[in-house]
Formats: sequence, structure tokens, C-alpha cells
Amino acid sequence: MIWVLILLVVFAISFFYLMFYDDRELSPVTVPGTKGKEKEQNRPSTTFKDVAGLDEVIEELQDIVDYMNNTQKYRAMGAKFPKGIIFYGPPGTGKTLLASAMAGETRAAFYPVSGSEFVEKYVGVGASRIRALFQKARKTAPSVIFIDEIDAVGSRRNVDNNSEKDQTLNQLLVEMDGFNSNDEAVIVIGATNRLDLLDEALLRPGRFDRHIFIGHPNLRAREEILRVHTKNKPLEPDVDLKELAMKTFGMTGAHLASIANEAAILAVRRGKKRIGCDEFNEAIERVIAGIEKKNAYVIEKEKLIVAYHEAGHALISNLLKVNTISKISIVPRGHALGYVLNLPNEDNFLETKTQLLNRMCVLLGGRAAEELIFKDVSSGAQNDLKEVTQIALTMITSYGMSDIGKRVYDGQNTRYSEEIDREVNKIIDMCYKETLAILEKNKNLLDKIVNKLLEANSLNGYEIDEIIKSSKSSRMVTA
Ligand SMILES: Nc1ncnc2c1ncn2[C@@H]1O[C@H](COP(=O)(O)OP(=O)(O)OP(=O)(O)O)[C@@H](O)[C@H]1O
Ligand SMILES: [Zn+2]
Repeated sequence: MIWVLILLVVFAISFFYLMFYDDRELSPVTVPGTKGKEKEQNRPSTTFKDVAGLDEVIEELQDIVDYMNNTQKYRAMGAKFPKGIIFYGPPGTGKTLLASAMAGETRAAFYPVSGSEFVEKYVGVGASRIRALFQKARKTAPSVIFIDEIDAVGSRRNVDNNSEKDQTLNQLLVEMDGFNSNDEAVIVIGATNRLDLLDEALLRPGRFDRHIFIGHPNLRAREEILRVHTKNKPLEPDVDLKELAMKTFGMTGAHLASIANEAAILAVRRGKKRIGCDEFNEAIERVIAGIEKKNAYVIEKEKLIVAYHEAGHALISNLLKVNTISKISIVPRGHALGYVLNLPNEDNFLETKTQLLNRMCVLLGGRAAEELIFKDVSSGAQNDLKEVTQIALTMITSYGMSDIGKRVYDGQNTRYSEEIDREVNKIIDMCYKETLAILEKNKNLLDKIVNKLLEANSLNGYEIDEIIKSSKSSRMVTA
């Protein structure tokens, strides 16, 4: 009996050893990981179901997924497939997620690397790292190689072609040409915020020849993303994801994921069984403006400037009916001394010239209020002015909405840059004058909003509306 037991134990030990050993043999692959660690090769369980609001992009990737899953079929037909895809667009919009879902959908090995590591961490060995990476990916095909921040290695080469980065890029080009996607099901996905920086050689047919834009999610997409990220979270019945989607205009999937998580943490801290609207609202504010700086020291004068600045935004927005303001606040958060939360009525795909000009007026409302009241201006309008300039520039160069022509101006062509500059100034000056005039005529309203704001530290859209409506002289004078 004892012998049987000993035999069993020995058997079990060798079994586990073999399992472990086998595992090591099967996945000896290590690749430079995104967090600076060597990551084991993995086959992600992420699928397209985890990616919300990108239906059209997923549709566009279906043929590649089908090819990866049925390589034989396509091979027999002599069909060629793209080797490289570029996902481009703002950060946090799901490029990495989508790439790992591609691997999940095709049961492929996933090799995530970051372009910046090749130039920062693997100095002198970038090229050989690239070679090793492709070698491993081919060996374990089907594989998906994901190069985040591909612009770090893939931006335009220098003339001498000698730098570390250029050698790494050259090796990448060699590898892209070297493998035949019909022999090995290897797909290389690069991600970047700036497609325009990439070397043309990288984008040539046979290399990264498919470019897919991944932008900010619209209203419906935001709702879907919130649904994905609250799937396994208990919610109060009155939590309305559609309403949350409306409140999170301009946010990315990464923001929304973080909001869902923050809300869950808040609910736990408050000893709740379910996540309620309060938690979501607070999470939204936290994500927007960073953690509340409760003890921040803001001198009184500064507080007054901030109050007038925010009230200026709110008043113009209300009078021009641009957005339903959901909140203004003078409690400092993150880097902001005060802030406005906007709640757009809907996502517009089209904006008229009037709407764009009105939006510029709202942005200029902060600066104009400062000038009107203090006869001096602060540095607090930096972001507002940046956004205003961008809107004006787009109107002129892309939408043909200015006096210098119903045409498009190419950003590369410097022939018209002086003219465009003058026109930008003209449009902004016009909006600013109008904004200042509206505030001047409604100064009493501005003062009232500021007084209430100083009292309460923050006002919601309803309260602002009430102040404006209840004011006897509120004849809604718009210049
Ligand atoms: N469309 C989406 N659906 C569901 N979750 C999303 C979506 N987009 C982003 N997320 C969430 O945000 C996180 C971060 O997104 P991800 O890293 O994929 O963005 P990215 O575009 O690669 O950003 P970066 O350019 O900064 O690398 C994801 O892990 C996911 O939780
Ligand atoms: Zn402002």
C-alpha cells in the first residue's frame, strides 16, 4: 500500500514538473513589454465584444480576422493580405484594446511593444530587438505584433540615416518586407496619435498600408462603452447610462473606464450595496478635473477673478444657448482653479458657422469677463484661447467659412500662412468684441452669478438658469 502511495507521489511530482517544464518550452518567448518588463507571450482572451462603440472599425477588420482564422483557404486561392495596419487617433480611444481583441478573435499570440522603448531602453540593440521580435512572432504564428507609439521609431528618417532610431526603423522595414503574410499569419499593428509624422516608407503598399482612424466616441458609443465597463457592477435602478453618456462629452474610452471604476470604489467606501448616481457624478468630476484640492490656498482676489471668469463662460453659454451648463465651480481641482462642466444637448455631426462662432464666444466669455471687471486679464484663459484658435483655424482652412475663400488650405503649404493668420485674428477679435458687448449689457447678471458662486462655491445649470430668469432686468440682451 505504502509503495502505491509513494509511486503516486513520485508520479504526481514528475507530472507537475513536466507540466511546468513543458510550459516553459512552449512559451520561451519574451518580448519587450509595454511597462518596461519582459512579458511572456500570451494569447489574449479579449474579443471584439470588449470593444464598444467601434462597430465600423471592427467591420473593417473582419476580413483580416477571417483570413487569420482560415489561412489555408486564402492561401489556396493565392490571395494576398495586408501585413500592417496603423491605428491612429487621440490617446485612450481603444487602440491597444482593439489590437489585443484582434489577437483574441484569431487566437493569435499577442506581442505588445512600445516604440519608445526601442529608442529609450534598448539603446544600441533596437534593431536586433526588432529582428528577434519578428522571429518569435513567426515561430508562434498566428501572431499579432502591436507597436504602440510607432512614431517613436517610425517618424521620418534623417538624411544621414544613422541614428539609433533610424537603424531600428530600417530593421522594421526589412522585417516587413521579409515576411510573406501568406506563409505566416503575422499581422503588425502600429498605433500613433500622429499619422502625419510617420516615414512614408513605412506606409507604402506591402507595409503599413491600411490606416484606420479611431476617434473620440460619440454619444451612442459612450453609452456602449459605459455599458461594457458596468457589465459586472451592481447599479442602482435609477442610474441612466444614456444620461451619463451625455455628461461625458469629449471623453475617451479610457476616461469612461476610469469613471466606472472610480464610481465603484466610491460606492464601496460609502458602504453601499450598489453604485448610485451620486457616485457616478462625483467620479465624472474627479476624472475631469483631478482630485478635489480641499485645502488649496487661493487668495481672495484670485478667487474673485476665477469666479468672474467661470461666470463669464456660463452667462454667455446661457444667453447664446450653446450648451446646457451642468455646473460651474470655483473649488480648485487638479491644475484648474475653477471649471465649467458642459452638458451638450446632443452630439452634432454637423456644426453651422453660427454654432461655431457661438462656441468661440462661450470660450472667450471667461477672458472677456476678466477684462470687463478688472480691466486686466489673467493667465487663466490659456486653454480657452487654445481652443478658440483651433476652431478659427479649422473654420478658415477646412470649412471655407471665412472671408478668404470657400476653399481648403493645406497646412503644409506656407504660401497663405500670413493671410490665414490675419483671418484667425479677425474672427477671434470679432467674437471677442461681441462677447464683451453681451457681458457689458448683462453685467448685473454676471454680478449676480458671481455672488451666488462665491457663496455656494459651485452652481449647477438649473441654479444658473434660475438666477438669470428671476432677475427682473434679464431681458436676455444679446448684442
Ligand atoms: N472603445 C472602447 N470600448 C471599451 N473600453 C475602452 C474603449 N476605448 C478605451 N477603453 C478603455 O480604456 C482603456 C485604455 O484604452 P487603450 O489603451 O486601448 O487606448 P489607446 O488608444 O491605446 O491609448 P494610447 O494611445 O494612450 O495608447 C482600455 O483598456 C479600456 O478599458
Ligand atoms: Zn475658461
